[in-house]
Amino acid sequence: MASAAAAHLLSTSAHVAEIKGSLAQIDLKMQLTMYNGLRPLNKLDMLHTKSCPKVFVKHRRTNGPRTQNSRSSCSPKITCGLGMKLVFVSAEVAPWSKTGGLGDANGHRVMTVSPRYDQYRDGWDTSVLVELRVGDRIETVRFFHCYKRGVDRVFVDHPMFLEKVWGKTGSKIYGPIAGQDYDDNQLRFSLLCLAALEAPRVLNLNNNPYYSGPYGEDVVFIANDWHTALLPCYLKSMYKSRGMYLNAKVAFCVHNIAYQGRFAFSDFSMLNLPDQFKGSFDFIDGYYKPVKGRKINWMKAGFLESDVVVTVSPYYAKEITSGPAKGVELDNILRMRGVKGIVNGMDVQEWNPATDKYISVKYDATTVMDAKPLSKEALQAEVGLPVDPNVPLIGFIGRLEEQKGSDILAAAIPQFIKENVQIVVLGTGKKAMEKQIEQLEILYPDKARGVAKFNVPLAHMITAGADFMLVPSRFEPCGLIQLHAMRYGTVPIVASTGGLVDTVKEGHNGFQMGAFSVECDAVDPTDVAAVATTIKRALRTYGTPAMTEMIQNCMAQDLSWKGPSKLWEQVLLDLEVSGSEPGIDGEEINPLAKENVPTP
Ligand SMILES: Nc1ncnc2c1ncn2[C@@H]1O[C@H](COP(=O)(O)OP(=O)(O)O[C@H]2O[C@H](CO)[C@@H](O)[C@H](O)[C@H]2O)[C@@H](O)[C@H]1O
Ligand SMILES: OC[C@H]1O[C@H](O[C@H]2[C@H](O)[C@@H](O)[C@@H](O[C@H]3[C@H](O)[C@@H](O)[C@@H](O)O[C@@H]3CO)O[C@@H]2CO)[C@H](O)[C@@H](O)[C@@H]1O
Repeated sequence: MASAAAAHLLSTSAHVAEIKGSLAQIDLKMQLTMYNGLRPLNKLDMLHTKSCPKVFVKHRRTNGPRTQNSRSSCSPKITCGLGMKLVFVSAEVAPWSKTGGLGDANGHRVMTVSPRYDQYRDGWDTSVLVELRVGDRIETVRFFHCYKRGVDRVFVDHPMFLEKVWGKTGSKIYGPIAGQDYDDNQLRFSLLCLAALEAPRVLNLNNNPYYSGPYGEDVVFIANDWHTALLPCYLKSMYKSRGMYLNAKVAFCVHNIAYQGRFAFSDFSMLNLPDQFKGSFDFIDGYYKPVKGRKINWMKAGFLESDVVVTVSPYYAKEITSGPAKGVELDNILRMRGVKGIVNGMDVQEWNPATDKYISVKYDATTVMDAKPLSKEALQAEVGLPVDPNVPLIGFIGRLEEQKGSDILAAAIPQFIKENVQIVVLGTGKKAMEKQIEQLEILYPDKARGVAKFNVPLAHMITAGADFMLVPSRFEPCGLIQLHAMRYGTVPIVASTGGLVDTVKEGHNGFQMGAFSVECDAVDPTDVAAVATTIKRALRTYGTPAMTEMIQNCMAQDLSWKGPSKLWEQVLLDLEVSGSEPGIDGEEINPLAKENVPTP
């Protein structure tokens, strides 16, 4: 996330692991000093006042290979001017893929910064601590790090992240339950932004033989969603105003305009920003949560204070500038500001039918027609449906919120379930919607299953075993489900919105159902009918040459980050941060990028 070629927002739960040795050093003596974990102080640091971050390092008792810094201090160091220095900041970051695409393919130096929600097995303690003023308190964060697939992954350690989430990244990042936020989310994400601004300056990362030392100040930050909207503000108010980061720029990437970070206007004072920023946050809101009327709107400030705004598909860019309904009342700001749409790539390593560890029959485009029925049987057996490879099977995977239209699907099922068809629904989210999908088995024992769990192996089995993947979203900024499905030769049936329009072409690689109402309080009967009729239309192609051709068309596409990362590269180069150069297309700038560098 970077999503976004970008620090793409997803759960990091796959990386949750047991406590590692790095925590054992907690009682060691703290010293306000510089050693190989940090570069020497320069004049600009002296400009730091007490409101600026303080940086220090915890020394260790042993000289063993406890940190990547200590290990890499003897490796060859060639500081390389090629490419840009990119820092993706987000509340969530998927395993490697998003920045991986940009970093691996184009030879830029790439870091992601995200919270440390669990004791990640592969995240090593850098021993670098920074003191940051958050609200009216001084908080100390500690940086953890690992280097994977050519990307420096930095994790910000603080109790506001770890002690709240404890690895439950599928459900507890933003609040104790879906739909309920933590009271201190503004402080949590303020802390993330402040820490992210320090990371390129203070972390001496030497895992890549082509780059050494801190990233420095000539960087481009890619801020993702409302959680990172304070970053461009702090960059200006705390750094540029003191002669630091003078060349640095910020690209703001919106993954979902439905979540904007709207809070009481009086909360502006806890953000520690000068009054001149108030106008950028000022927002009149008819909605009552948390209070009706004048509010601060983090995303609005992110749009206004960044150097460029990007979103995750061209069609979504059009939608969110079209009017208040799809632009969720920020359409006017975006029209004024401009927004570029670049469709997301997908993680083609994690989602590869030829190597997928969660499916027993591996396949590719040449073997899909033989493998599909076997994968379907395995899926049917797994969820307890009658095992019959000749029954067309429809899958659904997604968060159970109005956005994803699982309620529209539930209403449509009676209208098509009498066909020769089975359906498997996987998702977590709102409790009422979880109950709704769990009812499916009772209502249609031989036809439908609903699994209300966050279950990665089952997500892979559905993607491989289903014939069709249904994506009935009211809105969908990009959508990954349909990309994953197509890579597995599973034909998508999608609502005509956002990235689903850009990536699924009717009759070629899927089926379009038309645009649905974005009114989330009700299920529109027209949309229900569209789901049922399009599913029946899709079922009629099952087993025909037209279907075989669609499967082949799906699998023939390059859905990786390769194409999108070139588009991202151009947007970021246009910011003209000094020293930025294009990467070398097609060349392996970083040979280590292919393999994960083992942690010591
Ligand atoms: N119960 C479950 N068990 C296991 N895995 C599950 C799961 N529920 C979901 N997943 C997985 O989570 C991912 C969700 O992808 P989406 O495109 O639906 O993203 P989401 O809407 O959450 O994010 C937002 O950001 C992304 C990235 O920019 C945009 O594509 C999207 O439109 C926007 O709404 C998929 O990899 C899926 O397999
Ligand atoms: O990957 C899914 C989405 O994850 C993020 O959205 C989260 C959002 O940023 C949080 O603020 C929170 O949203 C809650 C909202 O604040 C609250 O008022 C209420 O409406 O419930 C919302 C849902 O709980 O959680 C969201 C995740 O569920 C990310 O910002 C999006 O881009 C992703 O689409």
